[in-house]
Amino acid sequence: MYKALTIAGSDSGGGAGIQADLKTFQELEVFGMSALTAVTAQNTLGVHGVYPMTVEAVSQQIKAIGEDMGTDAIKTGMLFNAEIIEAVSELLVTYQWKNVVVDPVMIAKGGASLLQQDAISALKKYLLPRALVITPNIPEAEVLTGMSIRTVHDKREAAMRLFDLGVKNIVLKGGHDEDPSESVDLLFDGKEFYTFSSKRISTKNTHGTGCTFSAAITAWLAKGLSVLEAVTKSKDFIQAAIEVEIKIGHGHGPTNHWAYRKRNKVLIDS
Ligand SMILES: Nc1ncnc2c1ncn2[C@@H]1O[C@H](COP(=O)(O)OP(=O)(O)OP(=O)(O)O)[C@@H](O)[C@H]1O
Ligand SMILES: Cc1ncc(CO)c(N)n1
Repeated sequence: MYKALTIAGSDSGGGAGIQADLKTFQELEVFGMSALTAVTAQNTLGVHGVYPMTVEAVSQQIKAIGEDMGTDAIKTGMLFNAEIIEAVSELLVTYQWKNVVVDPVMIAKGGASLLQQDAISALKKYLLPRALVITPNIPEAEVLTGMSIRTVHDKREAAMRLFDLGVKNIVLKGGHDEDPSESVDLLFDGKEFYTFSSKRISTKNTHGTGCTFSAAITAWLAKGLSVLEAVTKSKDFIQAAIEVEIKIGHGHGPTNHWAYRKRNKVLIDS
């Protein structure tokens, strides 16, 4: 039995956040657990409200899991403020959790802020040095590195700067790239660069792509795969989830979390 914990915000619309993470864990036959950092009132059209949990509530949820069930891998998503980031970082040390995937969620697709501005430095100082993998999109990597990212050379430079902050593996996602034909993600492990390219799908239903992709990486790490293997499989998972479209809501709809399983019935067990 493999277990994974997500520490993230709730998306009432079910496409991103905790909901996307738990659905992805379930699809990959990993037992999913959660610690909520905030509740968002959200649908495919946007974020209508953000209601953060107290730092005590977040810590108590994580401790409840740490003291009883344990976990094989963890992912963090929306953390909202510096206090929560510091508490989560300390608990990662307390329980010596090593398979830590940090998705540095900052802004929802419609522009709503999911991380307070003054929490960026806490993220860099406390959480990133404890991450096995970080999965920023291009705007998030720009904020974390203070550089603008346009070219392949920029992407490599940004990944190296993030490595210097103590992150062991950087997955720089290409969803926000200008390239109309491909969506290219870059992995840097401190030595080598690996490129993961897929056909860019023309769709507006990309709500929660980042959450789903990093949750899949977390699930496969929980099952004992290497970072390279986990990222390779997760790229296929997210490609299927975007490609096999489901149409829900009037705006940016969710991805299809069961598409990969239906397509690859036998491939889930690594
Ligand atoms: N239109 C697309 N076609 C194919 N792959 C895509 C597309 N959009 C995003 N992806 C892939 O989805 C994954 C997530 O990338 P993206 O940059 O969109 O994350 P994100 O901005 O954090 O997502 P979100 O904020 O919606 O959760 C990456 O593997 C990326 O290559
Ligand atoms: C709760 C939550 N976490 C993450 C994202 C980013 O997609 C979102 N829109 N909502």
